[in-house]
Amino acid sequence: MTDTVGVAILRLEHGEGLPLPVYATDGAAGMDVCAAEDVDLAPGARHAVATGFAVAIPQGYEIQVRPRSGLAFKHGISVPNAPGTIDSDYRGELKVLLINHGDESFAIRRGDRVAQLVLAPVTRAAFAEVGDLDETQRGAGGFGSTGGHATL
Ligand SMILES: O=c1ccn([C@H]2C[C@H](O)[C@@H](COP(=O)(O)OP(=O)(O)OP(=O)(O)O)O2)c(=O)[nH]1
Ligand SMILES: [Mg+2]
Repeated sequence: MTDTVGVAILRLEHGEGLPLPVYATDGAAGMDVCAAEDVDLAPGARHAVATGFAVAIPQGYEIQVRPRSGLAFKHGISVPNAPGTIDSDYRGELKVLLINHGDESFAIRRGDRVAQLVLAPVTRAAFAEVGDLDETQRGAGGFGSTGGHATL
């Protein structure tokens, strides 16, 4: 049994009758979240899908909105801002941004599980401005500097 963290959830009027986000299996990291509206997402189109609820996440945590791999693999439906960030002080409706990367229109129907929510701890940074940074093996190398592509 893993620890759980209480998260207050408020059902909005248009969320009536919908299941709350739920872990599909005992070991699931994400809770599947349903659409509260019907949307036909044309190829290339984006939409902020209503979920019909709002949350109050305890301070020190966030909720990440992540794509479902099945929708991504089968239909090209993804979350353009993945992982979407739900701040602990946000009290508006939780929305799921979706984009259709496929080549066919995709029908989202109220009650469809369109994304998954992951509750995650947040460590806040306290920046300390300095004149120099310590030296490292990597230095300023990045963006493929260590190789990894087959160069035939
Ligand atoms: O997928 C998402 C992403 C964000 N939000 C809500 C909750 C989040 O706390 C707020 C702000 O999100 P974010 O910080 O990513 O957006 P921003 O463009 O920086 O807007 P803001 O200036 O309001 O912070 O919008 C969602 O409902 N779904
Ligand atoms: Mg922001």
